[in-house]
Order: sequence, then structure tokens, then C-alpha cells
Amino acid sequence: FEFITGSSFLIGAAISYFYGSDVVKVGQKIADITFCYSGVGLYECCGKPWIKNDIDGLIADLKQHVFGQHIAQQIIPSAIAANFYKIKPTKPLVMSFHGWTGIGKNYVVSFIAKNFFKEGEKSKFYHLINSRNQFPLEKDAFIYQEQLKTWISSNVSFCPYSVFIFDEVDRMPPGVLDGIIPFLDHHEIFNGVDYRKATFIFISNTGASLIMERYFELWRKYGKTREQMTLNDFDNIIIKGAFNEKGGLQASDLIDHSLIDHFVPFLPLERSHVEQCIKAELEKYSVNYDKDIIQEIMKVVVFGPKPENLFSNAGCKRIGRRVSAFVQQKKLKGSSEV
Ligand SMILES: Nc1ncnc2c1ncn2[C@@H]1O[C@H](COP(=O)(O)OP(=O)(O)OP(=O)(O)O)[C@@H](O)[C@H]1O
Repeated sequence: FEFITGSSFLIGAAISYFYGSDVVKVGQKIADITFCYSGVGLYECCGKPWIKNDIDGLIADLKQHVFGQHIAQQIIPSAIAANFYKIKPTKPLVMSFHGWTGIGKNYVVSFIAKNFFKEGEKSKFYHLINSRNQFPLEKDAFIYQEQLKTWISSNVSFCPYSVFIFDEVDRMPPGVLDGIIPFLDHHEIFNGVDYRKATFIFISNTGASLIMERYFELWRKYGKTREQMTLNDFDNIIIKGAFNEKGGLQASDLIDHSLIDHFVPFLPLERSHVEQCIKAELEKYSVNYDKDIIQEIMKVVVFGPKPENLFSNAGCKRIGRRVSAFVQQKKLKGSSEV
């Protein structure tokens, strides 16, 4: 691991004012450096043990907690491990997560943060950007582009292992991401900063309908089961969708220049997966449950498209709230079942 150097910290401190929440006071940074080098380990530093990249932990978490996403479970840990352990990666890791709402894209990211950083999502090297809020106006795309460049370069110079998550990229004005293309490309060092150990993840609903159409095609035409579907089955259609559908990746040079290493399809969730989500939520409350309780909660979950009604329209998104309401209701009634 490399530790923060004085010069990179100063550059970072000087220009990292763009995103208020990420501003770390200069005094704090000096303390960080002092304690990092002294090995006291009280403050988060860009090195061990703060950056842990626990790949086994990530694999175990995805297996235990994320239902119905076997493609994501296979590709994500290996992509992260490959970039992290390669002594000289040629470029930063860039992944793009695609799929319908409520099916685990952000959930998976939370496990990446948990296993990559000791501080998890609270790490100061972990940056979750909501594209809709951060880049609201199409007319300001060029300004955002410049601000994003400055901000990313200061953060990576501060910690080469920085992780950037761009949620709701489909709500970002097209062109904003083109400003960071040089950082994502094959450069050893660009303007004095080495981006090769950084990770960039773009999340969007782009391509969701195409993923579902392809799912039906693979199932009906080629007789594939869900588990037999692979990354290659979806690769081209997602790239096409991402390039053509409205949003930050639309007509983007990021795609044109093949800078996205993995387009990860998240598959729509079926009944059995929603049931697993319900069980997992009920277990959090340590309540006894049986089939009838699960079916009662399932009644409010809407499935589509017609005629098969195979997939949950909102995945597992509102299951947490539904289970909590159900448990409260049962408690109020003083039911002995719960
Ligand atoms: N595949 C899954 N396995 C287990 N739980 C899931 C899964 N998908 C979603 N959930 C549950 O639903 C919640 C919402 O999911 P998540 O935030 O990952 O949705 P998303 O795919 O990012 O959707 P959106 O595109 O709307 O942001 C999660 O916090 C988790 O509790």
C-alpha cells in the first residue's frame, strides 16, 4: 500500500472543496498523516488496515444476502480482486451496473464498501454520488464536467484506492462523464496522478427492458434456466442500451473508447427471490414465520409483465418496510404467531 504523501494531501486539501461533505479539515489531514506514519492507527489512512479489500468477505456477503444475482456475484469480486492484486494494472477498474429498480445494485455496492474499507460506507475514500442531485441541470453539463475532473483528481491523489460510485447515471446530463475519460484510460500517470488503483462504478436503470427481453428470449427460444444465463448473454444488449438510452452514458465516449471493463446485468427478481427477501427481513426481527405469513406479505407485491407475471415490479425494494409494518401490526394485535 501507498500512504498519503504530503504534497498530494496539500493538493487534495486545496482543491477538494467542490463537494462539501468530503471536505476534511487540513488539521485533520495533518493528524492523519502523522498517525499513519507513526503507526498509531487511530485515524483512517489510505493503507492497511483501513483498506482491507476482503474478497472472501465480499464473496460470502453476496452469497448470503443477495438473491437471484448469480452473474453479479461471479464477476464483481473477481474484477475487484484482479485490479487490486495486479501489481501494475493498466487502467482503473470501471464497472457499470444495469437493471430494474429494487433488485440489488445499490445493495451490492454496500457490500463492496463494507469489505473494501474498514470504515465501510463511512470511509473518506468511498464516494457515493447521486447524479440526479449533484448534476441537475443539462445546461450546466460543461461546468459539472470541469468540477468533476478537479474533484476526482484531488481525491485520487489523496488516496489511489478511492472508490467512486455514480448512482442514477441515467439522470445525469449526457457529456458530464466525458470529462473524466483520460483518468479511466490506459495511462500510467495522468497529470501527476496515478488512477490505476481506483474503482469507478456507474449504476443505472438503463438497459433494464432489454435485459428483461433478452431473459425471455434465452428462456423461451434457447430453453436456458436463469442460472445458465451468463454475462456474455447480456453484454452486447446492455452496451447498446447504455449508448442509446437517455442519460449520462448516452452516446458517451466512455463506451466508444471501451473504457468500461464490465457491464454487469442485474436480473429482474422472481417470486422465489422476493420470498427470500421477506424471510431475511423477518429474521431480522427474530420472529417465527411460516408459509402463510410469507404469502400474506407477498399479496401486496405486484408482478409483471403480463401474461407470465414472472418478475416483481419493484424487486425487493419495499419489502423491508412491508415486513416492518407487518411485524408492528401483529405486535399491536398481540398475536401469538409473531
Ligand atoms: N437481489 C436482492 N437480494 C436481497 N435483497 C435485495 C435484492 N435486491 C434488493 N434487495 C433489498 O431491497 C433494497 C433496495 O435494493 P437496491 O437499493 O439495491 O435497489 P437498486 O437495484 O439499486 O434499485 P434502484 O435502481 O431503484 O436504485 C435493498 O436494500 C435490499 O434490502
